[in-house]
Amino acid sequence: MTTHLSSPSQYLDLLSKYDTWMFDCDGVLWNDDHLIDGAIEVLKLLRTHQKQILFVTNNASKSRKTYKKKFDQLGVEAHVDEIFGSAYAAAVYISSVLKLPKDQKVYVIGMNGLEEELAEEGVAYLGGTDPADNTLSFTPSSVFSPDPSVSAVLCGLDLSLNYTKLSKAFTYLHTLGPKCHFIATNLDSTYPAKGGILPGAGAVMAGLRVASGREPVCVGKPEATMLECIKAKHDFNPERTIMVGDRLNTDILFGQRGGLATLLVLSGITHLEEVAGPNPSPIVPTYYTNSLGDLRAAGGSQNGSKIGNGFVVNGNGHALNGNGHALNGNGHVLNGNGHVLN
Ligand SMILES: O=C(O)[C@H](O)[C@H](O)COP(=O)(O)O
Ligand SMILES: [Mg+2]
Repeated sequence: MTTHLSSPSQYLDLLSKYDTWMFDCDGVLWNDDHLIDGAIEVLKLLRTHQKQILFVTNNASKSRKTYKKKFDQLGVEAHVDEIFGSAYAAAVYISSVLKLPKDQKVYVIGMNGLEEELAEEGVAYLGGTDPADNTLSFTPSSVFSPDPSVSAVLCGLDLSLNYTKLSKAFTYLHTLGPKCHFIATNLDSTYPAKGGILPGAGAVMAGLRVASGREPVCVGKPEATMLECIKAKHDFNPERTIMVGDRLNTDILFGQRGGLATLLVLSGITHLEEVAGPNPSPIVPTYYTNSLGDLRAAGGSQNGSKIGNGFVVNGNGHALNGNGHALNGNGHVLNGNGHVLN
């Protein structure tokens, strides 16, 4: 059973219940470079209340350092050690779990972010953004000599996916068989762009899965590798932690598997019918609300600003009722001195 959050007292209650807040990024904080309305205010509110904030994204196009630049450009306070991406999780998995020997290499389908995180972990790689592989001139007669030091294929979101990369990755998986590790940063079928959705990393991977007949090990949400990466760097109490996400089969499942509470926002991938329609998804979030900006009702908005569900907040951060009276966390009307009247 999920709870639809809509009243200021519910948002205040949420604020008091959780000390650690994990945020998915695409569809929760932003869509591409467009910030979700109210996201900055809500993150500020949480920091004002000394909440621990972590960002947990499956988008492997950027490294943690590059994400930090994006946060800065968008005016959102964030610190590199708060950011966990699936590119980072993949690099840690290859270096610390697989313990790939230093003389072996990874063939990459992916972008700069993936390469940067591999380099940071001391993992050697081929492919990726190498201009030699970013060509559309591949023909079946081209002779491809596999590099004998490759023993893993890593695939993530790649906006320059082409037949050359697909063929090379396939050749390693096919010719080496189980001797070649097959790793996916994440398997999201789509991601939210401004004004719609686009094919995600799972779609990029689909050709490779079909051709090789193999299933990759996924390190991103909802899998445990990502949570292990976070646990290795931060202490948190799962009972007082909430995962905020826009996708049920990654973010919400990730939170549930980790024993966390979950808050689904409807500003990205998931539609209302999937949680509240006649045939809802079997993955049920603890709570859902329209957008992260709704949490401004818990008290962080500027005087007179409107929140997603139509409430207006005064200068003290109290939500106002229809008559303009301030309400406390339990929905009781307050007088000018902050005393409960009813
Ligand atoms: O395909 C992808 O890589 C994902 O759909 C997407 O970028 C996920 O990012 P998140 O919502 O986890 O921030
Ligand atoms: Mg998302």
